[in-house]
Amino acid sequence: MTAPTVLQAQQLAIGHGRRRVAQGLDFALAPGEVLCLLGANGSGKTTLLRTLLGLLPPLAGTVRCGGQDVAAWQRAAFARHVGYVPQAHAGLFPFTVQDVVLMGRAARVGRFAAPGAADRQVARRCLEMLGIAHLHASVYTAISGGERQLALIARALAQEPALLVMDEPTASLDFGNQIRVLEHIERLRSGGMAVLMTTHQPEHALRIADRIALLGGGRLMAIGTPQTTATPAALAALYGVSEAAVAASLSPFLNRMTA
Ligand SMILES: Nc1ncnc2c1ncn2[C@@H]1O[C@H](COP(=O)(O)OP(=O)(O)OP(=O)(O)O)[C@@H](O)[C@H]1O
Repeated sequence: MTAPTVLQAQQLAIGHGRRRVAQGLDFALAPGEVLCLLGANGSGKTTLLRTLLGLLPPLAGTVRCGGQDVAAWQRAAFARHVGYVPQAHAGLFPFTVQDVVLMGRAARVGRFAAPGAADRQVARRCLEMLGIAHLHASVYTAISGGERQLALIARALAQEPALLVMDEPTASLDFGNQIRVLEHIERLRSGGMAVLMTTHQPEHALRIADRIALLGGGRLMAIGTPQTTATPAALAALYGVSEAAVAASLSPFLNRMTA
């Protein structure tokens, strides 16, 4: 019997229009697994996430989610199944933080139904989990970038998805909130949620990932356990710096892995 997969990419090519950013991407994600995607600026991490979410068409190959091609999903059903935390943006409309989080319930309550007391309770609980309940009545466009990031994570959690896709979830967070978000991802994994996240901080991947994928040179350079993929040599090649520089920056984390 093969292991169940939440998400599977096969011979996937990604890009914009006719411009290919990466190709030959093959990987799968199991329930309760955290996969961290590392890659230099412009290597295609966001393009890959958006393709996996059906927001960009694959240039070749397939993406299957819950056993079904992503393009074949009804968008409302997909939104119940998959939560997406994009990079925090400024936001255009002056919704309250609570309303932004309640939007995560929209796929569950139906297009024309108003969220009920139970939905408000879920939204409130998600705000509390992220430590921003005190911001519930604040206007989303008038809070800090880090607070917006936490609100977007709370919104995705309110969806109660099977798969959470996060684009640099700890960017713009202070040290304490970075730790809180990483701990939260670990709790979600214990609850059986699959998490696919990008990060520019390899030490975060070393801390929480079950597997790490390295995207560079238009392909997956490696995918596997942190011990086998995030080696100083591989990270040096990925980011175009010396192995000694990587070892100097990451040695406490690399030592912890081998301890
Ligand atoms: N809307 C777009 N139209 C055309 N090309 C794009 C578009 N968005 C991104 N690109 C290009 O695709 C490539 C990959 O970009 P992408 O944003 O996926 O990289 P990334 O790894 O997420 O980068 P970063 O770490 O800087 O966020 C880059 O060369 C970028 O210029």
